[in-house]
Amino acid sequence: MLNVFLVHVRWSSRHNGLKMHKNITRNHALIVAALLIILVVLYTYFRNMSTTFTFCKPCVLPENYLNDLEKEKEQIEDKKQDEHCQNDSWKIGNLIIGSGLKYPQPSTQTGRTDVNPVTNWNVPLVWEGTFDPLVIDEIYKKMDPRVAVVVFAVGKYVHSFLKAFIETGEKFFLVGFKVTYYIHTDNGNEVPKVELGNGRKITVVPVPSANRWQDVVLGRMKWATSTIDKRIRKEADYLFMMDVDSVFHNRFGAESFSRLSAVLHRGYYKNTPRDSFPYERRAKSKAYIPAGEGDYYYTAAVWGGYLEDMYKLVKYCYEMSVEDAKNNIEAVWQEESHLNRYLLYNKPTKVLSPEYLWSDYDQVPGDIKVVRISQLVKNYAEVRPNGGN
Ligand SMILES: CC(=O)N[C@H]1[C@@H](OP(=O)(O)OP(=O)(O)OC[C@H]2O[C@@H](n3ccc(=O)[nH]c3=O)[C@H](O)[C@@H]2O)O[C@H](CO)[C@H](O)[C@@H]1O
Ligand SMILES: [Mn+2]
Repeated sequence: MLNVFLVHVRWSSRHNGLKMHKNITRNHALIVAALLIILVVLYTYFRNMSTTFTFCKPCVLPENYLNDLEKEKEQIEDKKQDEHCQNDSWKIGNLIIGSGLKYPQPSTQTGRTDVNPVTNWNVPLVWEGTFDPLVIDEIYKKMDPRVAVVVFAVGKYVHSFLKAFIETGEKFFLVGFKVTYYIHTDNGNEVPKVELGNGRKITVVPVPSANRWQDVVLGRMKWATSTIDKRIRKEADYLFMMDVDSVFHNRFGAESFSRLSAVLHRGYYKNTPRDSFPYERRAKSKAYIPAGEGDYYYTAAVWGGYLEDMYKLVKYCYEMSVEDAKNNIEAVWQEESHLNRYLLYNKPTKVLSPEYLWSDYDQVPGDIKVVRISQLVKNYAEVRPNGGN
């Protein structure tokens, strides 16, 4: 290398017409070469240092040191959370559709104008006519989520409602999707044999009987929390909680999917001022909502979302009801009251119109173009262990 260097110096000196070679002794050249080698070694060493020890960044900006550390901690937490979600759950993600599907061109000018199809936090409020079933199905079937439906049929509700619920569900509920009905019952022997579509099944989960219907209704939160923990988490990506005293009449499809979807209660969706919603109004209860607050009144008879988001909410309703019990209070509409409080301060990512739960008790008004599920008329005294409505 030294020789090459000397040759180079001589060559360039000659080339420039200078007689430098006379002034450059062999010793000078040696010193220059040694210096060069030291420089190269130092350069390589420091370059390695700066890539390996990235946490040295705050040393450069000491005033941001703590902030950066906090941020780094947050990023690690976020990453953990993401990994957790990726491992456990299906997510809506990209809305991919194949080429070749024929459907009417969507319009920016026409659509439902008699109802509001969007909330004031800018998520969809779903009505018939605000989506194209063909398009929605095409998108979501590709994702192929595993859907869990948690229903309770305790006491007389097994015999009175279960068969029609499942039979009509098979005709109209997420047809073509993977669905498992987790039937929580105190009478597994009476669970009807119903012919199920491909990829659909029934899982019976035993629960104890109860003397008060209030205990069944609220108990749903406790038992559902436990079933999700024990098995549903491993078996499903998406979860619906549903009342069993109802029948499907029309398509209930993938347009209902979102991180957290809630249904407007048919009784209060149109002209009810928020202060007349049947929210829990006693400050002693965890479900308390003060006057002057509220968006909508949601039913607890149909709600759904990503498994982990639903788990959090079901567990919340359970824990809040336990807190209330400790304080000798039961929320006015049991878990529905806790659900409404949660959804006021943690807005749902989709709101479903009362098409998604109507009732045979009520006439169908003009703005409800399709009744997808309807709650049956029931003789409360007959079907409930302690009567009452
Ligand atoms: C349409 C609507 O807003 N429904 C709500 C309303 O229900 P409902 O008045 O419709 O109450 P419900 O009698 O249907 O009870 C709710 C559900 O609990 C189960 N069950 C109940 C009693 C029983 O003996 N066995 C049994 O299995 C069954 O799945 C039933 O569908 O008020 C309840 C709380 O008070 C819940 O918030 C319901 O979601
Ligand atoms: Mn009901």
